[in-house]
Amino acid sequence: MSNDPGPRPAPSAPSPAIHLRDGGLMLGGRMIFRHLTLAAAGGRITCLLGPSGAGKSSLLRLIAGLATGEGEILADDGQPVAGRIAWMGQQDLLLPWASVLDNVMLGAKLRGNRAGPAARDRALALLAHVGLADRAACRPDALSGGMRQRVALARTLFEDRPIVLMDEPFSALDAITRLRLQDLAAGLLAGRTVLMVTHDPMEALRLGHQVLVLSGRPARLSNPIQPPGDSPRPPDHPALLSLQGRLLAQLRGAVGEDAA
Ligand SMILES: Nc1ncnc2c1ncn2[C@@H]1O[C@H](COP(=O)(O)OP(=O)(O)OP(=O)(O)O)[C@@H](O)[C@H]1O
Repeated sequence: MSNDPGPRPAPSAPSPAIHLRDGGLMLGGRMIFRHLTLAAAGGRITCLLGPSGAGKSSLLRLIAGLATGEGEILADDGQPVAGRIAWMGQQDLLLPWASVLDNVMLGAKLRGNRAGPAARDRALALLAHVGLADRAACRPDALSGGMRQRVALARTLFEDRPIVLMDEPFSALDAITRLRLQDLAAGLLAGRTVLMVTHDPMEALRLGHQVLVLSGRPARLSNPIQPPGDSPRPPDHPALLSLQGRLLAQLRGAVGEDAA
């Protein structure tokens, strides 16, 4: 890791709260959810858990405008949400033939923008923040899974969007790499409105300012859990173990309900 990556990449625009009102989605002839309301606080991390198949990814895709359904997605600053969202998924989707640096700047290139010196400097600064400044010229296949996901995080931050939707971004990593990535992401995403899907209750409790569970058919959202303290919380934070027990019990009940 670089010793001095400089100041944190704060969002260049204020991060609004986002609200989904009366959300509904039908897939494969099944109503995944209907009349769903979700509020994600501005500049905060909201984590979404739930049994497999409950509709978490579909909900994220609806908010991103990648799925067609019902409902309104509103930002509390009155501006449209479209065009202000960055996406990070479980797969890093790095282009194997492009350098790490070019992968970070991919969004700009896809939009037809020339990557000038300012863009390159910004991408290099982000690579320094994720500890990969010395890998800028490498191809992705020379990197470990954790490094590749750090490049994906730098690429997400390069987009400099106030809203970041993350679909199980660290689930393919081993436990220790995942802990490190969680700490890194919480620091670098600070101030953005983040909605993160995860299967890991401890990840949700370490990172989330609020944690929601989606379950049932059609799916509903639980009342939020708001873990105490700042994100990222240490894994041995005294409150997290009892909250983890509560969440696991809630998820176990939810799996039974979904199987019913
Ligand atoms: N394009 C599609 N066409 C038909 N059905 C779909 C489609 N995409 C998802 N589904 C179904 O919708 C339901 C919700 O899927 P979704 O991937 O959103 O769940 P999830 O909670 O994210 O699950 P997981 O935790 O396993 O990723 C599942 O039953 C899935 O099979």
